[in-house]
Order: sequence, then structure tokens, then C-alpha cells
Amino acid sequence: MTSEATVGRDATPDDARETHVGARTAYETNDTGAQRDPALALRTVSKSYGDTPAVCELDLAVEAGEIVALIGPSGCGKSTLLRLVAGLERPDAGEVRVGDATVAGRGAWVPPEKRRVGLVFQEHALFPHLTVGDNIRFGLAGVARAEQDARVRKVLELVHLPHTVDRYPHELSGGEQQRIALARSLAPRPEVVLLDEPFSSLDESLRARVRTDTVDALRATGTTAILVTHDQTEALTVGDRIGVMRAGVVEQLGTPAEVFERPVSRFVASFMGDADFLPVVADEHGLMSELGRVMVRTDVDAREAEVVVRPHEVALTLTLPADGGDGVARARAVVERVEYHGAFVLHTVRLPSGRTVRSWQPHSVRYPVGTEVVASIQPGLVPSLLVGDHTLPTPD
Ligand SMILES: Nc1ncnc2c1ncn2[C@@H]1O[C@H](COP(=O)(O)OP(=O)(O)OP(=O)(O)O)[C@@H](O)[C@H]1O
Repeated sequence: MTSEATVGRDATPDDARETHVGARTAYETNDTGAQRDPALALRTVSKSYGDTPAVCELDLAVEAGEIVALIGPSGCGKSTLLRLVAGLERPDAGEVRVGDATVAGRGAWVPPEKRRVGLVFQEHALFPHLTVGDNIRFGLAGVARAEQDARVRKVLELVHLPHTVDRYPHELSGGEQQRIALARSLAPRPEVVLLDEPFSSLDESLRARVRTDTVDALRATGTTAILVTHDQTEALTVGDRIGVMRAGVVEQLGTPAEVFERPVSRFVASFMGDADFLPVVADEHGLMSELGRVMVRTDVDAREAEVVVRPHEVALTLTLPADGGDGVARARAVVERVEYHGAFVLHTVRLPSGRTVRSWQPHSVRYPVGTEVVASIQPGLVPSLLVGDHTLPTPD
């Protein structure tokens, strides 16, 4: 744990809103017109463990008040990145900056307790022999007692647990312990909070509630955060931006919509959300897939191209619409698998080529296995096109 007394300006909810709105801008200017540093920046940072590279020339800038969700396969370097920021590891090369200070690299080294970086782990890691109040005070050494009490009250209100101040951790549920861990990390008013899979030990329904409380508390205090998660939905719903990591680098950093709707690569397309890949053929107008026209441009080599089809992009109908002469290609397909997910039903259909694609249907639609359906791209949606392992930029 790195928390230590860190005293900063009192943030207000209004500040948080302003900061949050501004958080999407790459580099803001302050009142004097000067460029403002990101709250956190890693510049060409590398770290290996012996012969194992964990983080490779990684660049990342997180703006003040922004929440970045980091996602990627096991072993891609997410925890190492957090440990480098927290000061639990030293980079082999590159620079780590928190606010306007270099905390590692370029000859600098600021120890963890002086970095103004808070940590929240998967295991809540509260001190079992200390009350909730004293757990939170632990990171406030050097702060006057009256101010400590005020901060304890404030952070407990933020996480909706003011009544637990005199309880011991074993008198709290798992979700409550996790919210106290967050409160403890916020009390010293850190510049950045790092959350390493903080909700993964909680069951599904509790997870959603604790997640909402956590995001609300981060927003209310305008705290900059990196959240490591294995959960795509969590990344999409929590992150202002999502960093998709692979083999020690951030392969794509973008808003949830950018990462989901315009993945830069085959890896991101298949890692963030379900995706099926279909080959395309060229005709005089552009590229056609089995589900319809993909692109009107003709400067792409169809032999190397594939269309990325997400289940929400695939329409299924029982009969051809009356205006079937509209030039839209549709494939006759057979329903092969039906999975009921509650609000939606996932249909897997086999196309004439033998390939399968998946389609989300509203919960009221359940075509029995074996039904002949017509599959096409949902009108108005433009699926991504892969050429080799990379997607082509989609015109807005
Ligand atoms: N202390 C260590 N000693 C040796 N190798 C390590 C150490 N910590 C991590 N590694 C290796 O560094 C690479 C990155 O590990 P890291 O824990 O950062 O990945 P991760 O993305 O957080 O994985 P997970 O999602 O499984 O937690 C992996 O190959 C891992 O085996």
C-alpha cells in the first residue's frame, strides 16, 4: 500500500464535472494559455523481468479527472504498468510522470509513498485489527487530527458507508470492504488512483453496485484513475477511454465507442466484444461480403480483406422484405444455435458458404434451431474492414 499523507486542494463536485468534461481533450490549456500536463504519463517505458519483457516502450497519457480502463489478455503487462506507476517497480527505460513531476526515469526516483498515487487491489487488504476509521486514517499521518476526522467522514459519505466508521473489517461484507478500500485510497487526495481488478472477487449483482459507487466517488472527487479489468462490459461502461493492451504495449487507446466500433486491429476486434470475420470479393462498385456490400471504394485488395461482423450488426428475417430488389445482398441461412441471455437472444446461423455468424435478437425473438432465415447487415451500420491484421479507417 502506498498511501501517505498527501494534501491537496479540496475538490468539489463541480470541479469534478468540469474536469470530467475536459478529460477527453488531449492536451488542454489552462487559464494562462499554457499547456497542462496530463495527470499521469508514461513515455516509452520498458520493464523486463529477466528475459521476460512485461512492458515494452509503452506510451500512455491520462488526463486529469479521466478514468482509463486497461484490458488485455493475461500476462500482457497490465499489473506491471500499475506497479511502475505506483513505484513498486523501476522502469528499465523511459519516464513516468505524475502531474508535473518525473517520478521515475531521467535520473529521478520518487518512492511510492511520496507519489500521490493510491492503490486498490482485488483483495481489499484492509488491516484486520484496525477499525474502518483507523484504516482510513492510516494514510493520513501528518495531517491534523481534526482534518483527519473530516476526511474520514467525507470519504465514508462518498462510498455511502458513514455508519461503519467504528466497525472492524470482519464486520463488513465483501462489497463494503471494497468500498472502504476505495475510501482509504481517496482520503489522502491522491493525484491518481490505480485499481487492479477491484471488483473481481465480488459476485455479479454486488459488483455492479460497488462499481457504480466507485465511479461516482471518483467522479465526485475529480480523481484520475486507471482501472485494470478482465471484464469487457466493465471496461466499456466505466472507462472514459479504454486501453487495450497486448504483449506489453497499448494496441489501441480510445473511447469505448471507438474501440468497439472502430477497432484498429484484428486483435482488438476479437478481444473487445464478439466478432465474426467474413471474406469479401471485389466487384465494380467495391467489396461484397456474404451479408451484403461492405464498402463502395475499389482501392482495396479483396484477397487480403475481411469484414468484421459483430452480432448486433447482423439482421435476421424470416422472409425477404417486399422490396427485395433494392440491391442489398442477403444470405439464406440456417439457425444452428440459440442462446437465451435474458434481454437478448444470441442466434448463431450457418451461411451458404458454411461459415457462421452470430446475431443478437430482442428477447421476444427466438427462431428454433433449423429455421431458415435471411441474414444481412443491419441497415445503417457500417462494419469494420480488416486488411491483413489492421482495420481500414472508416469514413465518419
Ligand atoms: N515478479 C515477476 N517476475 C518474473 N516475471 C514476472 C513478474 N511479474 C510479472 N512477470 C511476467 O511479466 C509479464 C506481465 O505480467 P503482468 O502481471 O504485468 O501481466 P497482467 O497483464 O497483469 O496479467 P494478469 O491479467 O494475468 O494479471 C508476464 O509474462 C509475467 O509472467
